[in-house]
Amino acid sequence: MSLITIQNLKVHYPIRSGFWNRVTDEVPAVDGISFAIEAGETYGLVGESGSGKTTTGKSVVGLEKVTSGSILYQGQDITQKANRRRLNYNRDVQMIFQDSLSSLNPRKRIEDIIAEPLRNFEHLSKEDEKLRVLQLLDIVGLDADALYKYPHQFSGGQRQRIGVARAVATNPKLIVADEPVSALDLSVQAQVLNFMKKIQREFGISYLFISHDLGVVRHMCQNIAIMNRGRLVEIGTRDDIYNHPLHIYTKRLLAAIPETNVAQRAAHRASRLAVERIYQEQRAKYYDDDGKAYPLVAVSPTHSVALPAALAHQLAQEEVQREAQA
Ligand SMILES: Nc1ncnc2c1ncn2[C@@H]1O[C@H](COP(=O)(O)OP(=O)(O)OP(=O)(O)O)[C@@H](O)[C@H]1O
Repeated sequence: MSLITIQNLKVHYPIRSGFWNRVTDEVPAVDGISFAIEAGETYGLVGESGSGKTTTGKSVVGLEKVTSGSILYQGQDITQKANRRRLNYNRDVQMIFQDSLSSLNPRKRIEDIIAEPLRNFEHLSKEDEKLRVLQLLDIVGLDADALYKYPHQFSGGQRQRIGVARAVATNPKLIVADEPVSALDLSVQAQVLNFMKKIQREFGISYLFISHDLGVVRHMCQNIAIMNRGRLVEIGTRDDIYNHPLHIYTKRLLAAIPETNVAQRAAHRASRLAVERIYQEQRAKYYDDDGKAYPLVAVSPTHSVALPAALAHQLAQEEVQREAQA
């Protein structure tokens, strides 16, 4: 059984207008997505701004009201509050956010911030709680004098470590990491990502790793879902997505990864322009008449793409031939 199974999840936000503030329309932020996260893995959820990633992450944590569909944990649907309570779900699933400054209470000392989930779920004695907080600070590589400081007294990278210490305090099974390094400098990004991997090995946790950047996700994730306007357009292993992308949206995201090797820059620019040309000329082929992604079609046991079945299989076949010729 997968750790988490998301089935046909929809989250539609109401739009209200007029004098009576009536619901006149809705934003289909998440519009029928399905995927599963296995124990111990890092699952990537990638898409441009506004594609519905954060809404998905918040739904998984139980912070967002779900319109329809289910999120199964230990075979129970945790979109139901009673199931969340019975399974201790709020202890087992934690979240870390992009903006560590606003997600950590500025008026609380680090000791109290990290101890908060312990106070909610573990009910330790004062001494044991302090020992545990010190242990957590040590795990995330911060000195004991951090206990009495406030969030603004740390750098962005250090604050992200504090967010991770708080998230792992209750030994969770899953951490939803929403753009955890997007606000950090490149050098600090690498430190935090490596440190998240270390924590994962030590605690055996899974991550739902949310990012707009396929460059970052490559270093972290074994399986990846690509999200576009509330729907999934492609799901696959790292190899499927990076070496054999089929949907034009995935190809555009890949082409947007900056090329760091100067010698490769001209070739990279040419391939980015080629992808953009295909997108402009053939866009209609990849989306339905309403401009939405098609349902996913499996082209291999690990790889699915949101295209009409015949086109999906044709593109997958062309990809096999291209690889054979390469
Ligand atoms: N509370 C809300 N009420 C109404 N619409 C919302 C609300 N929250 C998000 N949305 C809309 O839902 C869509 C998806 O938003 P979401 O934040 O999930 O996207 P995202 O992919 O995480 O984007 P970003 O990377 O910019 O955070 C967007 O169109 C957004 O404007």
